Amino acid sequence: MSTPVEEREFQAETRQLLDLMVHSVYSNKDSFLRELVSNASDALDKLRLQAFQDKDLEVDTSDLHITIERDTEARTLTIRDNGIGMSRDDVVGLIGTLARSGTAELRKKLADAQDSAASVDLIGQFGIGFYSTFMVADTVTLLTRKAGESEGTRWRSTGEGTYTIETVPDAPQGTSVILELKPTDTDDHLYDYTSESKIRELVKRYSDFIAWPIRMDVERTEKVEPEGSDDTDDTAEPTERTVVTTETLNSMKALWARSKDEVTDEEYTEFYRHVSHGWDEPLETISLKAEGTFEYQALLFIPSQAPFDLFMRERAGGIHLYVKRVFIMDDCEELMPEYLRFVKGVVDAADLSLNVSREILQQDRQIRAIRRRLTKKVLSTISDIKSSRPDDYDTLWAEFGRALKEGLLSDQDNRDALLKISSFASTNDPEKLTGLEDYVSRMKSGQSEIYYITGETRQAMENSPHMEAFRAKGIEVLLLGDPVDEMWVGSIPEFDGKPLRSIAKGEVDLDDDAGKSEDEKKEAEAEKAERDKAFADLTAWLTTTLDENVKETRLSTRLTDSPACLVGDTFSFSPQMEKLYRASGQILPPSKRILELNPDHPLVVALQQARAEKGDDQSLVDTAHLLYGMAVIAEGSELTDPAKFAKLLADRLAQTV
Ligand SMILES: Nc1ncnc2c1ncn2[C@@H]1O[C@H](COP(=O)(O)OP(=O)(O)OP(=O)(O)O)[C@@H](O)[C@H]1O
Repeated sequence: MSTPVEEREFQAETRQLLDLMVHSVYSNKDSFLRELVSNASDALDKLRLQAFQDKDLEVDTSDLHITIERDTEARTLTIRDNGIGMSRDDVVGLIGTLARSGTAELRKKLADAQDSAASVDLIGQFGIGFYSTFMVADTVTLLTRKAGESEGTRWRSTGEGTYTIETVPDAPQGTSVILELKPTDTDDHLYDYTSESKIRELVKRYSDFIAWPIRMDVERTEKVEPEGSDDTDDTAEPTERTVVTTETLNSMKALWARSKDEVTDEEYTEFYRHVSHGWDEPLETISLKAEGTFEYQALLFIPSQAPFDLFMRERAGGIHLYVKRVFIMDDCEELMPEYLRFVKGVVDAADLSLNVSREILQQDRQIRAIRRRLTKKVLSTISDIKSSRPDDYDTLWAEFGRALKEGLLSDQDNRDALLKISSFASTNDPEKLTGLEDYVSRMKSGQSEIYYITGETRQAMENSPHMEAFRAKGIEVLLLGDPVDEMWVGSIPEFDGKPLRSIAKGEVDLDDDAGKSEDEKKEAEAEKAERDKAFADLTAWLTTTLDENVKETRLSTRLTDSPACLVGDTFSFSPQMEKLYRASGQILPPSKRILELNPDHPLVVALQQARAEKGDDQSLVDTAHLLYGMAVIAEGSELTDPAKFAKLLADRLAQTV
C-alpha cells in the first residue's frame, strides 16, 4: 500500500554537506559512480551473507548483480542492485541524516572550514558516499526494498533542504538510484554520464575489481546477410542492424589474488578507496600470500591520512574478512591489533567456515597466526619506509604515531620493533623528531642512560627546572608530550641496553666521574657531605613544614637557575600520570614528592640564614609554602590551592613595594 508523499527536512549539517555537493568545486565528479557501485557491492555482499545465515529468508540469490542503465534522451542514469535493500527507517536514518559517528566532528570541521577549498579537503577525510551523487545530478531518486519485506520506499531530493519519502507497493528487491543528470559541462568536469564509453571507462578505472558483475546494455552493429541470398547470388550487399546486448563491464578479478606486478597503482588506489571508504591515496600497499598449513592472501594498505575517528570509541574498522572470495565481515578486529587499527584491507582465508562468527574468530588458532604475521609485516614495512622514504615516514608518524605508541604498552612481542620505528621530540632539534637509535648515537661519552621528560607541552617541558643541569651540560633529553607516552614509558626499562630514565624522578648524577682520580672523587664526596650538613637544618625544617605535600627535602644536582624543584621516586607516578588516572575516574591517594633545593640560589641561601636567625617565624613558613608553590608551577603542574598561593604572594609583594 502506498503512503502519502511526505516531505521532510534534512538535518542542518546534512544540508551543509549537500550544499557543498550541489555547488561542488571538487573536480573529481566522476567519483560518484565509484561510491554508488561500492554501496551496491556492499549490499550484495550483505544479502549473500544474510541468505547464508538465515535459511528462512526468502530471497533469490542466484543472480546477484549490479546494472547500470543509461537513457540518453531523458538524461538519466540508474544504478540498480538486487542486494539487501533498505527499509523505510533505514532510508531515513542512513540517507536522510548523517547518522554515523563523527557527525559532531564533521559539523565542527565544516563550521571551521573557512572556504570551499578547505571544505573539499573534508570530503577526503570523511567520505560522503551517497551524497556525492548531487555533484552530477539535479535530482536523485532512490527506490529500494529490503530483502524479506513486502513494501518498498521511494526517496527523492534535489539536495536543497528537503526530501520526499513514500512507501510504495511495487519496488523490486534491492536498490535503484536514479540520477537526473545535470547538463554536461566539461569545463566544470561534468561529463556525459549517459555515454557508453564514459561509463565503461569509469567502471574500468574505479570498480574493475568489484566481485559482482556490473552489467550494462550496449548497442552493437551487426552485419545482416540480405534475405533470400544464397551462395549463388553474390551481388546482394549485406546490410547492418543495431542490436542491444548486455555486457559485463568489470573483470571481477579479486585484486588480492593477483600478483603485485599484474596490478597498477591506480587499481590498488581504487580498491583501497573501496575498502576504506576513504578518498585519499594509500601511503603503502602490502600484498601477502601464505601457503602451507594456513592458506590465506592479504592485501593491506597504510593510508596517507588518519580518519577523523582514529581515537573515537566507535570507529570504522579496517580489515575485511573473506573466505575463499566470499565476503564475511567488514570489520574483523581479530585480524589486527588495536594499535594498528588504521591499516585497511582484505584478508581472504581459505580454511575457515563461511559460518564463522566473532566468538569463533576470537578463539581461532589460524586467525591468531594470521594476526601475528600481519602485525610483523606491517611493522617491518613501516621500518622499511622509515629507512628509505623519510618524507613518507614523517607523514605516517604524524598521522598514526600516537596510535602506534599504544602498541608499546600492549604488544610485548613487538616492543623492540615498535621502539625502532618510533620517533620523539627532543632537545636536539626544535622541530625534527628523533628515533632512539639516533639518540643513542649522539649520547655523550660516559652517558649510560636515555633521558626523557614527560609533560603537556614542549614549552613546559623545555622550561621545566628539571631540565636545567641537562641544558647546562648539553645532554639531550627526549620530550614526551603525548598522554600515551606517560602510559608506556614507565613500563619499558631500556632500549638497546640503555635504561630509559625520567629526569623528573630519582636522583640524577650528571657528574662525569670517569675522568677523575680517586683523590678527586673523594674530595667531591667530602664537599657534598659538608654542604648537606650545612643545609641539614633547613632541609629537615622544610620537610616538617611542608609535610602535607613533601616527603623529603634534599639538595639538588639538577638545578642551575631555579631555587627548587619537585621530583618523584624512580617508580612513582608523574603528576601528569596522576592527572590522567584521576580524569578517568580512579581514586588515588594524595602523593608526596621530594623537594630538591638549589644550594647556590640566593633565595635558598637567604632562607638558610633567616632560619638560623628567626627559627619558626611565620614569615619563614610562608616563604616555605611560596617556594613549594613555585616549584609546582615551574614544572607545569597545578597547585591544589591556587588562591592560597596567590594570597601569600600578594602579601609578600605588598611588603616589598
Ligand atoms: N545500494 C544500497 N543498498 C543498501 N544499502 C545502501 C545502499 N546504498 C547505501 N546504503 C546504506 O546507506 C548507508 C549510507 O551510505 P553512504 O554511501 O552515504 O555511506 P557509506 O557507504 O556508509 O560510507 P561512505 O560515506 O564512506 O561511502 C550505507 O552504509 C548503507 O547502509
